[in-house]
Amino acid sequence: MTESAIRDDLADRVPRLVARTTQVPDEPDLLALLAVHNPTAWIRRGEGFVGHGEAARLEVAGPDRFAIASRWWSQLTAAAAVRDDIQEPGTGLVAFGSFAFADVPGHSTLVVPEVVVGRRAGRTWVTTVSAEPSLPSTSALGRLRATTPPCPPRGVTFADGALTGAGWSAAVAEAVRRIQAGQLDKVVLARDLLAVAKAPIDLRWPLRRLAERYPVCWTYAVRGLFGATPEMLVRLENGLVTSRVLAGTIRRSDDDAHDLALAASLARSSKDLEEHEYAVRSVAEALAPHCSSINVPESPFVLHLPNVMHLATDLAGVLKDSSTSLELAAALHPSAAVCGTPTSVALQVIGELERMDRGRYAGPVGWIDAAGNGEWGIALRCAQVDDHDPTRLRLFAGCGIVADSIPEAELAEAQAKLVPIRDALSP
Ligand SMILES: C=C(O[C@@H]1C=C(C(=O)O)C=C[C@H]1O)C(=O)O
Repeated sequence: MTESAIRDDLADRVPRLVARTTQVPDEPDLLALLAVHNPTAWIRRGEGFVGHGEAARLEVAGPDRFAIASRWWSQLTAAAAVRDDIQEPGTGLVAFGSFAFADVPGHSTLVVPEVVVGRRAGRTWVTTVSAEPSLPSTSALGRLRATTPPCPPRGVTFADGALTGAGWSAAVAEAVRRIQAGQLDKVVLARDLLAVAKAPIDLRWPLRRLAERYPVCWTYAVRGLFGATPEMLVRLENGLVTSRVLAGTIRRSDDDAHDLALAASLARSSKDLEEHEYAVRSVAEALAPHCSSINVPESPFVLHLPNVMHLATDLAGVLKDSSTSLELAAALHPSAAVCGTPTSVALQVIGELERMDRGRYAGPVGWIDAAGNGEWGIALRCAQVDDHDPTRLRLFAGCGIVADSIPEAELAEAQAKLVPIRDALSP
């Protein structure tokens, strides 16, 4: 679809919203304000957002999903009447999004909640959004506190998804064969697990667990996709672009001293450094056209999470064009951290060997404000609630495969990456 066709198509679908942002007494526990039904969340170290309800929503699919969503957001913000007492990144109108990994199949979404509570640097605000003049925000905050505590999940059982462990290891072996034959350099292969619960999951439970146990990660929930990701695809704040690239993983032991030795071996592992280099290069190359300068550290650091350690690189640049955070995310997706190198061959191999639809797993997830500021993580370490049956979920994890990957070790790594979300689904 051409840009102008997209514009014409959207013009009459964009609601005229009225939004009001006011500062409220500081609310250090955002998690206590999570919605009981279909919560929206983006939280790290007690800061971020929770959203309730939907004042507007876009559902979109296909290769133009990012362009259509960007156009919708710029039209919606242009048409809105906003009174914003704070005027900082994340105040005023904010949309939360989650995008499909693949062009086809998969659905992507942008949601503008009716009420957003935001918190940053010890300051809390409430934004109310409606098609009518909104209620004063402070009264909205009182109404958000749930009257019931989160319900622990009941009787969750896990089963293989598209492939058994052995079947997935065989897919990894086939990927290694193709890499060694020179068809591609790196591919990220993922697998899914199915979880079935005795009753619909109260997402407030796993979200609090994830946020408390993985404070270094961004805990998110957008239309039934939830998790805690350690990887920041791109953040844009007042012209400063940053990205945290991860690739290269080692499982943790229960012994701190041994973990230090493992971290040192990860930092020297040529297999992991190679895998990491592909991922960093893909992000730096995609950001280059949009930034006047980019700082790319020469070597990665080791990011310690409770279950695994990753090689990590933080990139920073200065935006030189008018791209929004969502447009930058679109330019970066799919990075070699979740797809491979070269991208087109890796996508083909993923489609052929994984035997599943990734849905919104490994796609950008995050938020954008009216000025284009925002944060887009990669939807990793997550579960997707079934649209038709809230007792069923799919869990995902993947691993970067390079020439000397060992299938059994990759399977063990994928299991380790599933630990946070599996634990969050236990009582
Ligand atoms: C694909 C995932 O993780 C990605 C792959 C990594 C790796 O292979 O070392 C590390 C972090 C992520 O970029 C996942 O968690 O599902």
